[in-house]
Amino acid sequence: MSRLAQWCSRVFMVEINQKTEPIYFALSSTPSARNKELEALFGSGKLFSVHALGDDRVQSARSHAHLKSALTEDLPPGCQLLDTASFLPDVKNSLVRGFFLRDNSVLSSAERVVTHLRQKGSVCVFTYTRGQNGDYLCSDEADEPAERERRYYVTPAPAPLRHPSTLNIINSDVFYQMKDAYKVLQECSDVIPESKAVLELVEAQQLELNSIHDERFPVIVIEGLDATGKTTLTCSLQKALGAVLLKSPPQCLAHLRPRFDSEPPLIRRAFYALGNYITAAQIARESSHAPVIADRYWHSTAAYAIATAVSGREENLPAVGSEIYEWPHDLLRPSMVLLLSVSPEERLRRLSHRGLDKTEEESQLEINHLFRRKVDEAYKRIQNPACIVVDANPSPDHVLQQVLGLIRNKYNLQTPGH
Ligand SMILES: Nc1ncnc2c1ncn2[C@@H]1O[C@H](COP(=O)(O)OP(=O)(O)O)[C@@H](O)[C@H]1O
Ligand SMILES: Nc1ccn([C@H]2C[C@H](O)[C@@H](COP(=O)(O)OP(=O)(O)O)O2)c(=O)n1
Repeated sequence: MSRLAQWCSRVFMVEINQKTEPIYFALSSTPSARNKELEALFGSGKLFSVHALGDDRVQSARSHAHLKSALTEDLPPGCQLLDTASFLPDVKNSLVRGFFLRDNSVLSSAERVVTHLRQKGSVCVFTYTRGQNGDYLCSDEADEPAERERRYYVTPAPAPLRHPSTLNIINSDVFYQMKDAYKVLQECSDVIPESKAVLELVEAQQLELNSIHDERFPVIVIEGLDATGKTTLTCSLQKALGAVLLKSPPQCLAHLRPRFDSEPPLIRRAFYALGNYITAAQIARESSHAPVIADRYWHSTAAYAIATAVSGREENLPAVGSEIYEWPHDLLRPSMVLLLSVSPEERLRRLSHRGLDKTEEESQLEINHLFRRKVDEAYKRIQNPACIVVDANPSPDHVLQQVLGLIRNKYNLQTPGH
């Protein structure tokens, strides 16, 4: 079967604008009626779809990221790059990400870029043209000569029940047991030698964890978007409660973080997932003699990962109660998770006052209201334990008193010196 024929079983999703509904279509051997949405997608110029190919999941994820930067850099004026995904409707793990390249340039410049990519190999390119009857036809110019003659029609497809970008989250973006995240870093240890250091740290903590008894003091996690006041509050809580302050990712991974932040989601999220297991071992150790305050933990890992993976609007997130929001069964559960919530205006005011360098993701947060809404909503949907939302707009002392009230209510903890 030709490569193109294989893609005929799949549905394509293209998002022209993340705020609007995506366009869904399939490839078929029979023509279809004219369709306004498809006309809007195809326009009058030439169109190409490009997918990276890879032998395994690490290579595929990295090839996709490289393809994106190559296309973004080489794209001539008049051309437009659109994110696309092909999938089998409602079938888990069937999503393949790629791009559409719309060429409305006078010189058909995208063709040169695409030809160059084809020559380099490791990409799958299809060409879309307008037929005489106004149909859109798809062909694979790199296929066997006999197959090259074969054309498929582009036909509209219905929207699936589950948004396609939720299909691959489990074990690609969010990991529900340590061994799954561990395996990802094992698989990339040849291309990212730093992975070995992470795996060794996890191993060392796990060995130690076996000799630690059940926790006795409360473990309180403080969550929230950047600049919601986590650092300020966790330091105050540490003093007020005589607590031990921990972070996820833990300090021992801080020097490796920039390396993994530059990798595609599969690898980056596996790194953060493992960071939580190292922090968990530290929590288990410290909570035997004092209350523990943790600045970020699994809620952050899952909420950012889900919000990045799910494209478009908040409505595309997996529904409340989905297995995606479940806590990993092998990760130490905190006693309480508090989510600091501030208005978008107050958060921006704090960010601008701080004037520090922001991570790329945080800069994106600033301009990407949609993304921030998704992170916030994903935080709130995570279960067992769910988070308690705290209004963090008031002054630092007011927020501290509010949180101390919540903690004391539950645990009857004394403030040192009281
Ligand atoms: N309750 C608050 N009211 C006003 N400003 C605050 C408050 N809490 C923190 N800030 C200020 O906002 C900025 C971000 O706070 P920070 O604690 O570093 O947030 P995070 O750790 O969540 O990124 C800092 O400049 C801090 O001084
Ligand atoms: N436990 C954690 C902590 C952070 N992350 C990820 C989620 C986001 O991509 C970034 C946010 O971290 P960032 O450095 O911006 O946060 P702080 O400013 O340190 O509060 O890290 C995670 O996945 N798991």
